[in-house]
Amino acid sequence: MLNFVLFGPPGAGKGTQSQKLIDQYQLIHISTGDLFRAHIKNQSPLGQRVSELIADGQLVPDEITIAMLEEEVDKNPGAKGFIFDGFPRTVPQAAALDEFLESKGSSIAGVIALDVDQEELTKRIAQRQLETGRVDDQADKLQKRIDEYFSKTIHVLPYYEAQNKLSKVNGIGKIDDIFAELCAVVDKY
Ligand SMILES: Nc1ncnc2c1ncn2[C@@H]1O[C@H](COP(=O)(O)OP(=O)(O)O)[C@@H](O)[C@H]1O
Repeated sequence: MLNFVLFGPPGAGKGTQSQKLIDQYQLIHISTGDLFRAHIKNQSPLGQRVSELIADGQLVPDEITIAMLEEEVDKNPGAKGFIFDGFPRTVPQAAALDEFLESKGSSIAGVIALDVDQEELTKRIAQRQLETGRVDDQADKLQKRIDEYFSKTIHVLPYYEAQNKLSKVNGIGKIDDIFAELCAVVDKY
């Protein structure tokens, strides 16, 4: 399996680029944010447990997130590989993912971090809030998500850097130009 993590702060463009990558490389896209939103929409027991946390801009506890992610991977036994988007967001999640993939004789091939500065992120998310009305895109909730990113998620980068798996790509510019840069990284594997 060829597995990649697409990494970046809220609004970095992970969803947009994941979609293009799975079309190009026939990989399965797993976005923990999308999975949580589907659970909330369907009012599943998991959705009911996490909806307040998510609306408030906080991270969902690792235990819940990891179990959901593993279940999703197991639903795709014949997959050529996965693009993980929005996961791992903490170092324990990254360690759990390594262990889980190893138990399947697989691993993370590479981690691509989309680099976007805070000013641009805030602008993009304000626009997205207008278009989708996502409650966690409202200014105060967004600030909490950005704080969660810089207090917890950012530490995932040195975790993968130590494994020599990290590549950084500039996430500002035309969508297709960013995509071309991502492909150049993926093609090395
Ligand atoms: N790996 C994760 N660990 C904990 N919480 C998560 C994770 N992935 C998603 N969430 C929850 O879902 C919310 C939305 O996720 P996502 O759509 O990926 O956001 P973003 O647009 O900020 O990248 C997060 O703010 C968080 O509450």
